[in-house]
Amino acid sequence: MQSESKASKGADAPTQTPRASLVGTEYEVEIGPVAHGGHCIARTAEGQVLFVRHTLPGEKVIARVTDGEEGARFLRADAVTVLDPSKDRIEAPCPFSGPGKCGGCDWQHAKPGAQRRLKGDVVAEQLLRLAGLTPEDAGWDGTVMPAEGDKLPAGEVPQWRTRVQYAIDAEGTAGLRKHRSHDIQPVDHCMIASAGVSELGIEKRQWPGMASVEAVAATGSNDRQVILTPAPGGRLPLVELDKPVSVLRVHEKDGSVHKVHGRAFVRERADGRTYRVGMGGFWQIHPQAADTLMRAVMQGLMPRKGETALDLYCGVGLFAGSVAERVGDQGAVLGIESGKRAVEDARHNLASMPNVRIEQGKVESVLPRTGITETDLIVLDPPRAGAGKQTVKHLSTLGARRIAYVACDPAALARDLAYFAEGGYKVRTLRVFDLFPMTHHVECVAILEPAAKGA
Ligand SMILES: C[S@@+](CC[C@H](N)C(=O)[O-])C[C@H]1O[C@@H](n2cnc3c(N)ncnc32)[C@H](O)[C@@H]1O
Repeated sequence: MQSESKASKGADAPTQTPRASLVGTEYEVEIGPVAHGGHCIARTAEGQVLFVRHTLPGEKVIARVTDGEEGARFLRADAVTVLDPSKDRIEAPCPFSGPGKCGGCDWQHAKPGAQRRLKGDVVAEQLLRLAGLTPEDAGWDGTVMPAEGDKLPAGEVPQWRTRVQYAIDAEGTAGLRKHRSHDIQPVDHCMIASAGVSELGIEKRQWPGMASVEAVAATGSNDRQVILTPAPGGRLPLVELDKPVSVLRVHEKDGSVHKVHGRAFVRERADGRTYRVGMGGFWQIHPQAADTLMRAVMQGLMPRKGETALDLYCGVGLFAGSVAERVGDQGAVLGIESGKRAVEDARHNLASMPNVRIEQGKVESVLPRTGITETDLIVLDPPRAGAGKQTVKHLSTLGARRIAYVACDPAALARDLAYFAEGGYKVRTLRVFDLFPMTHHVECVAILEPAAKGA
C-alpha cells in the first residue's frame, strides 16, 4: 500500500501541470454514508474524498483507486479487501459481480432489505440537500417498497430485467460492460435477467461483427426481440436462438432502428390494455413496473369524470390510457412525447379513446405552443435529467389540482420539486419503489398539490 500523503501532494500544484494519476493507490479507510450512484463516501487521512464501490456504510476496507489524480476533488475506488464487514454484507450471488468485473449491479453484496434502506437513504439525502424536504415534509414514511414477488431471502436474486443490452467483444463473445468503462466482462448468464431474456441464450453463441445485442422479452405477451448494433463494417448474422425472435437493427451512422425480420414491435399489458412498443422504444423494464407506477399515479391523482389532464413525456401512452379511461368521454387527455415512433405507437394504442390526443415534440417547445392555460391534472415522467426549471415553471401556472411526478433519478426529482415549491406546489405524498433490484436505481412517485390548499 502506498502512503496516503501522496493523495494530498497535488492540492497546491498549479492546475496547468498534468497531475499524477492515483489509479492503483490503496488506502485503508472507514466507510461513511451511502451516496447517490452506487457507492459510499470515505475520506483519506488527509481528508480527500473517496467514492468507494463494493462496500457498505460502517465497514473498514482497503480501497484501491480506480479513477482520479492528485489534487482531484474526489477519487473513485473499489473496496478490494474488507477488514471489518457490515452485518448487512453477504457474498455476492453473481460470480461476475465485484471489483473490476461487471458494472451492472451495485449492491449484489448487500442483503435485499439493506439495499432498499440504502436507496431510501439516498432519496432522503437528495430531497433534503436539493429541495430542503424531510421525509415528513414529503409525506413519505421512508420505506422503499419491493415490487410484488421480489421480496426474496438473502442470496436469491429477482429475475427482473426484461431488456438486457449485451456488449460484444472483438472475438464476438457476449458480455456486460464494466463500471465506467468500455471494457467487457464476458458472462455466461446474467442473474437479474428475466426468464424470457435468459431463455434466448444470447450468451451461448458468438456474435462476430456486432458491437451490441439487446434482448427484449415482453411481459405482456410472448413477443421476443433482438436488437443488433453492428460494429463498423460488421455484417448482420443469421439469428438462430433457442426461441423464435423478431430482429431489429440499429443503424451505426444515425442510430435509427430498422426491422430485419418478424414484428417491428413487442406487445405489453398494463391496466387491462395492450400497448404496442415499436422499434426498441421505451417501456418500463421491471415486469411489475408499469402496473405499479400506473396504480401509484392513479391513487395519487384520483381522476374524476370530465377532468382534463396532461401526460408529459408520455412514451407509448401508459399513463394517458389510464387517465383517459377515468376522466371518461366528457374529459380530455393530451399526451406529449418527443419520439416519433413512440408517438405513432401511442396514437395506435389509444386509438379507441376519442378523448386522447398525442402531440409529437419536446415538452418544452410543444406545451407553450398548445396555448393551454389550465388543466385539472398533470402526470410527468421525464428522462433522467428531469423536466427542468422552465418546464416546471410553466406547469406551475396551469392551476392543476394534482400533479403526479414519476422519477427515475431522485436528484432530478428533488431539483424539480424545489422549482415546483417556487411555483406554489407542495408535495402531498411520496412513494418509492425498488424496481431495479441489485442496482442503485430507484423509482419515485411524488404527488403534488397547490401549497395554499394544504397550508
Ligand atoms: C421515462 S420515459 C416515460 C415514458 C412513459 N411515461 C412510460 O412510462 O412508458 C420518458 C419518455 O420521454 C421522452 N422524452 C425525452 N425527452 C423528452 C422531451 N424533452 N419532451 C418530450 N418527450 C421526451 C422519451 O422519448 C421517453 O419516451
